[in-house]
Amino acid sequence: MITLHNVSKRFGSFEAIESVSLSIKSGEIYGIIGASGAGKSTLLRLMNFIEKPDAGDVIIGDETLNHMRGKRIRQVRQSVAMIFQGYNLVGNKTVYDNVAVPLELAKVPKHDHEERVLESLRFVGLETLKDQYPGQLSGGQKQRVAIARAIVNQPTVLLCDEPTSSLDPNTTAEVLEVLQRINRAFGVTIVIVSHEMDVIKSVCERVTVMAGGRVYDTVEIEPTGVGKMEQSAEGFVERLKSGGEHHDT
Ligand SMILES: Nc1ncnc2c1ncn2[C@@H]1O[C@H](COP(=O)(O)OP(=O)(O)OP(=O)(O)O)[C@@H](O)[C@H]1O
Repeated sequence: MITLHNVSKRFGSFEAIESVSLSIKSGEIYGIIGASGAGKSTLLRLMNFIEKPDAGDVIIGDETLNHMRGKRIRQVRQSVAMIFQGYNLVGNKTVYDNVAVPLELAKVPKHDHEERVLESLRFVGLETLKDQYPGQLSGGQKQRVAIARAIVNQPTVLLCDEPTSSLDPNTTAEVLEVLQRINRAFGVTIVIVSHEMDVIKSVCERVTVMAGGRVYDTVEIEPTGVGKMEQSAEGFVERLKSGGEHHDT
């Protein structure tokens, strides 16, 4: 579904991503963890071409993004939605209008907007808040609006950059539960970047550990389920180093 092949990315003379290769299967929930500055967000932004690689290939489905031009890149990027730690909602638009933004950008006919926006809001359990403004919502509600906006154009991939890092444990579980339902209901491939191992372990089937712009390892894990989140990233990485986790090579 998403393949990175020897991808590198520099910012000036600093090599943020060094020859990274990984392959994410269609329909899986995939985690990327690592310390601050390890290159996790850059890696995610390479997956929808917000950042362009200096070397290597980014392949979505069977199409190599860096061989595509203009309109086709925009089409493929529409199938890859993204949510962020800071939600990125438009403060002076209502919940409804925020969710409608991708439909406007994709030039979906106006008469289809209402049904699709309300369907997305219903899916995240926020239909009744459609006329509120972001400033009136809790953090968890804001992230669920961002998720509704991300799925309104029926993406095949959802990239999540620290989606729960600003949230308390209960709200974190709510947001992860919504992501898991999206994955199960629509088969959307989900990639979650987080520095919180308990978040990754609760829903992800495979996890790549990043360190210093490189892949340290990729391991298969048995998701513990939302609500049973207690393990620290440090403990996980230590066990990995001592050979205590099942490796997927
Ligand atoms: N646009 C940019 N210009 C210059 N340096 C950048 C840019 N984006 C990222 N970097 C640098 O690349 C490195 C990796 O950044 P990235 O945000 O991908 O790390 P991260 O693992 O997501 O860390 P964090 O969890 O702190 O966000 C960092 O050293 C960062 O300062």
